[in-house]
Amino acid sequence: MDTIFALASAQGKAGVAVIRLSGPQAHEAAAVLAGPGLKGRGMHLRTLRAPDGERLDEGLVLTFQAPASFTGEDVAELQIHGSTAAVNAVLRCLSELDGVRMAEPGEFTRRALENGKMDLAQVEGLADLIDAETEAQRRQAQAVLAGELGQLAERWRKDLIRAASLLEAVIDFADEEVPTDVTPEVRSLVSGVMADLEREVAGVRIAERIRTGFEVAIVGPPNAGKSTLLNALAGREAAITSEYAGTTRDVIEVRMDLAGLPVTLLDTAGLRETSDHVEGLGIALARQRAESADLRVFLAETVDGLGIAFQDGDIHVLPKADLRDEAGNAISGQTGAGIDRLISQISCVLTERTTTSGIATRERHRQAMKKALTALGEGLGVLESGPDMYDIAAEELRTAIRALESLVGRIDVENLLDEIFASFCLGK
Ligand SMILES: Nc1nc2c(ncn2[C@@H]2O[C@H](COP(=O)(O)OP(=O)(O)OP(=O)(O)O)[C@@H](O)[C@H]2O)c(=O)[nH]1
Ligand SMILES: [K+]
Ligand SMILES: [Mg+2]
Repeated sequence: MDTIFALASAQGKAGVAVIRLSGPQAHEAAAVLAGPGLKGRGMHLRTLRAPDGERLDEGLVLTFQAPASFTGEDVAELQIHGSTAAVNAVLRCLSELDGVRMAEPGEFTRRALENGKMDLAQVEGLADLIDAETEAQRRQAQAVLAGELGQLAERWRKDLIRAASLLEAVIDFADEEVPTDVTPEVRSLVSGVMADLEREVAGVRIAERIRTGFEVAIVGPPNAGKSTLLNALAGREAAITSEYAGTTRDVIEVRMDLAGLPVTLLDTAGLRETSDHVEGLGIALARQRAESADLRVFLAETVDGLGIAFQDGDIHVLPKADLRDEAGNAISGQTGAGIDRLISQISCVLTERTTTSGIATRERHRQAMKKALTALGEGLGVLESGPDMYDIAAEELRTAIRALESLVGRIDVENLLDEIFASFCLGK
């Protein structure tokens, strides 16, 4: 097994940079630079020197001993000054050592997975945590990283194994008198798991939104002040505004943290009948993106007649509050009137939806759970046909168990690993 190293902190100037080494020679390699006496677990303030004796930097050397480390291997971390030149000098010295090489993206985490320090879902949670920009994303990633999906899957697995073994017991005693009818217990175990799975499957869509962001489209007639509103919400001039009706044509996207939720705001073309070909294309695109968004903010006198359905949870506000006698439900991107109220309305609607999210967060999870659900449904079905069919029912349960095992990477995951680790940055 190679010993690998990489800069674990971000590139560029910083107070401190962390270079991580993992593998059988991690302590030895660190000692080449930092001097001997780094055995076991500990922290040492050392001067780091090149093999020719030249001083590279001073820093802290942390050592962890297998298996008590992030990767499960011997690990050393060099905390040095966050200087590009100092970091490069240390990396260069390490790369010249025999049996030591630069890590590939995600390779530290991959070793942690291989050494049983994390399950596959936790690896996904870690990737999500590193990408997390908002509170909702952080909380969701932490739940997965803490192993909650693995614990849930383990509970389901136990219940299904018990159900399958009840059936198998009956099969084994096929020629004898079976003391009790096992079907009530099997049915209750399987239905319990199915109810959990159905809830989790339904929650994945929202969990994915928390991961990738909710889309909120601003729609209305031309010159309602949609682009001005977008700019006010974004806090910058993201879209062109002008007194000419039909200014916006492409969909303008602005990503923002809206009260802790990741939101992509869409500014769209003003909706009206037009003979201008290009404006017409913009309007068609506006309708299409608005329909598929999670939420629409109608900035218009009325929500009718715009050619976009007003859906459950959508928000209607009146344009140009400053030009009205009665501000009421009106808003103004220009004066800022009503903006805070709009933000809290949007976040209320979206936050309410996040309560249905479960612990599973990805399409991969959804597919595995769907597969298990289908098999369990089949299993329950054939159970009704009596003991002759118990072996088929048990086989369906085993199919479901295997599908659930893939959630945490017990089986069938080799082909997934490259895909998952490709999204990792170097040094993770
Ligand atoms: N008085 C007043 N004028 C506004 C307000 N918001 C925008 N305007 C003006 O209204 C005109 C249109 O604003 P835009 O933000 O370009 O409107 P839009 O809805 O994006 O227009 P299109 O992209 O053409 O559909 C501009 O001259 C703005 O300065 C407002 O709240 N009050
Ligand atoms: K305009
Ligand atoms: Mg506009």
